[in-house]
Amino acid sequence: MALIPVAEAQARMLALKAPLAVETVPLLDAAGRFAAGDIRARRTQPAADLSAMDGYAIRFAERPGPWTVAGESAAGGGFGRALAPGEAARIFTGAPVPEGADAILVQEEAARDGDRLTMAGEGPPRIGAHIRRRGGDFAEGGLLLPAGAPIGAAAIALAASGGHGAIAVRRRPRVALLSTGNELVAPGEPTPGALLPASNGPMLAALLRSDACMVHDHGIVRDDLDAIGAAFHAMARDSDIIVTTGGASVGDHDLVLPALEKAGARIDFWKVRMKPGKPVMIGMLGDAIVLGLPGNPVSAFVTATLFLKPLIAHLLGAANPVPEPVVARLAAPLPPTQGRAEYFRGRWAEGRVVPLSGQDSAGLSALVEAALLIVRPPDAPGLDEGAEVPILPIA
Ligand SMILES: Nc1nc2c(c(=O)[nH]1)N[C@H]1C(S)=C(S)[C@@H](COP(=O)(O)OP(=O)(O)OC[C@H]3O[C@@H](n4cnc5c(N)ncnc54)[C@H](O)[C@@H]3O)O[C@H]1N2
Ligand code: MOO
Repeated sequence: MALIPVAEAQARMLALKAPLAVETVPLLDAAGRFAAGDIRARRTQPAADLSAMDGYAIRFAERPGPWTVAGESAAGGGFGRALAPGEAARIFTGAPVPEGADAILVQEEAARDGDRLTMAGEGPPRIGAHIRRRGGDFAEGGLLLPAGAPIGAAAIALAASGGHGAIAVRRRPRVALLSTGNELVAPGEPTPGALLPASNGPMLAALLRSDACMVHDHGIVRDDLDAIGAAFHAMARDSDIIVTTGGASVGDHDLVLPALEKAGARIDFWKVRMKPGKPVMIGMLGDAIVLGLPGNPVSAFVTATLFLKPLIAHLLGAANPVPEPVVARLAAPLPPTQGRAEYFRGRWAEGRVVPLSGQDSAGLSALVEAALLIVRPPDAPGLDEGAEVPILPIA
């Protein structure tokens, strides 16, 4: 199979499966998911003209007073009638402005003696000062969040304010993780000889902590065709996404591809024009999408960032599941790239980006320093310090 470009690989992966079923959930359960349909306002906000400050509702033309304080308007209540000429209403932040009033005199600029009120400062600068107009945030029936919009903290507040106690989202994808390799032991276990702890499973599970998905780590399986096949059958029963790490390359013990084929999977592509992460493999096993990630920990991290996280967002119905790079300036030169797009791990230094000195796809001590990926196309020339580069922040 020929190496395919990253953007094409991402598009082909996302085309394999439509977003998951819609469910209506309480607001907080929607956090981290995406609106399944347009969310419209069921009410107008503010519902009335409201005071933005504690003070007095007055007629602007009557400055500097004196006024007679004729009553009060508190949040959740109201003045009860229109303001007559020469009258002021004591008012508090969030309280309805009485009809007839057109400005708020803040209490720091007011002098009050019994019911008698005068200005003791500049006063309101214009008609409408310190008044939040009815519908100034949104009006009933207006679009609050379009289908596919991310439901973050502000979106939850907006939906709540718009009268929604529950919203329609897609169900959370179920993600199964499997580490392959005879050399692997569970983290914390002894590592005699050339054995090593399987770090990819916990790394990927941690990487998905901020994604609205359910992760089941199926642990480690040996480089054995039947053992990997049995694990695939078990995972396919109750997963939307199956993620393997290791065994993706061409060695005699790289058995993920043959195991998948034996299990009846349809492989869509294998090998992407990227570094690290070239041997990434995508296919379908029954209804589940299979992502075969390389075993090298940095390659697994980068391919999970570029494929697994966007796939989860897509199944959740995200309008834009693939993160768009942003532009930053280099604080150090970058070498040219060869035939693959390169994702250099980098960090911030005084507002600019620096590639880390360690770029080995197995080097976790360097990866832990990384805050971003510097994205370089295939066959690109070297870049000088100060050049602009696209970057992707990483989790
Ligand atoms: N002849 C070729 N050899 C390799 C090629 C190639 O094109 N031709 N590609 C290289 C590239 S690029 C990568 S990336 C790796 C990917 O290899 P695999 O996906 O088959 O991974 P393994 O060989 O199983 O493991 C690689 C490396 O990672 C360690 N590993 C594996 N699983 C874990 C885990 N869960 N936690 C921590 N570390 C893990 C494993 O011990 C190996 O050291 O292939 C190149 N070879
Ligand atoms: O492409 Mo592999 O992922 O360099 O190490």
